[in-house]
Amino acid sequence: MIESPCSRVLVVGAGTMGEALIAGWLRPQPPAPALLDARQVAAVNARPARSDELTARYGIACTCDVAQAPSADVVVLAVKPQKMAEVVRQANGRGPFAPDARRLYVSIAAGVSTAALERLLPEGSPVVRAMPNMPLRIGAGATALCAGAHAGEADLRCASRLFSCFGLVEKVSEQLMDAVCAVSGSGPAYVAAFVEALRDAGQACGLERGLSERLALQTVLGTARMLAEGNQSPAELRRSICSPGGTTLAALDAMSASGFDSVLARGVAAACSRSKELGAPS
Ligand SMILES: NC(=O)C1=CN([C@@H]2O[C@H](COP(=O)(O)OP(=O)(O)OC[C@H]3O[C@@H](n4cnc5c(N)ncnc54)[C@H](OP(=O)(O)O)[C@@H]3O)[C@@H](O)[C@H]2O)C=CC1
Ligand SMILES: O=C(O)[C@@H]1CCC=N1
Repeated sequence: MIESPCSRVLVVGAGTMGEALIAGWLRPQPPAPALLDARQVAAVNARPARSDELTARYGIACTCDVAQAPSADVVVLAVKPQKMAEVVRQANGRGPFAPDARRLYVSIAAGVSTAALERLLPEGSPVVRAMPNMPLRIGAGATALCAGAHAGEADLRCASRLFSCFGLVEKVSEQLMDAVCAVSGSGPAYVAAFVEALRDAGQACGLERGLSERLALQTVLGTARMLAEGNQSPAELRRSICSPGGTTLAALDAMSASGFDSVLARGVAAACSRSKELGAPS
């Protein structure tokens, strides 16, 4: 079990990501036990039906009334960025937002800065901003963390423990968080879109759709594993596949002429700008 002071965690907004976090903390990780047990985790949601669903699935306490939420040492803010201010203001200084105790606030919301959160939360609250990604659902996530003005090393360590069970954790300076969001936060969707496009391109060349998707998916999986587990850089691996005058060079030349790299760069830049917009004061 996680050591004090990260012993009771409340997730405010247990949607797709909030639930993925809860499921991961409660899942035993052989040979290690689960990080937390069900008595140490609670959630606040908007809809009673969602709260009932989470209680039935994980045995955790759930409520739609933030003032009734069990007390917690760590409050994970997992609502949409556009909802963050409204949710905290509506609580009106009650429950996890009462100025009666020191709590660590960990926000996973895209764009919302630690300074903006500090203005919403009880004065002097320690805040850690995190940007995880969807593959944390299978323990293959990537999370970046940065600390707010009142968060110390122990707070960062606590947040780091909460995300380490899901894969890679990197500490970065806050000015990089929008770029992190654009690369690894949104990145799983780009990779899924790449698999779809490779499948469709294979189909256009005559492959049956299901076969094309299986081949495309295994190609992404195998390549990612080789890069992660081996000692070749992406450029070295790419060069090792390109026979002079062969098929791969023909493909990469055609892709480059069509702006493959710049298309990706424009997409990542758009995500980075959107993250900054989401964090802009409303
Ligand atoms: N999806 C992703 O891959 C990633 C998302 N993020 C960030 O995670 C956050 C959540 O995203 P995601 O899980 O996809 O979104 P979801 O819409 O799935 O989850 C948002 C949750 O907020 C809850 N909520 C809404 N209003 C309130 C309220 N007043 N009080 C309490 N809870 C409320 C909703 O409850 P109900 O279900 O009852 O309506 C819902 O469960 C966002 O800030 C996003 O930027 C970060 C990294 C990756
Ligand atoms: O699309 C979004 O805004 C969120 C943040 C990163 C992934 N999903």
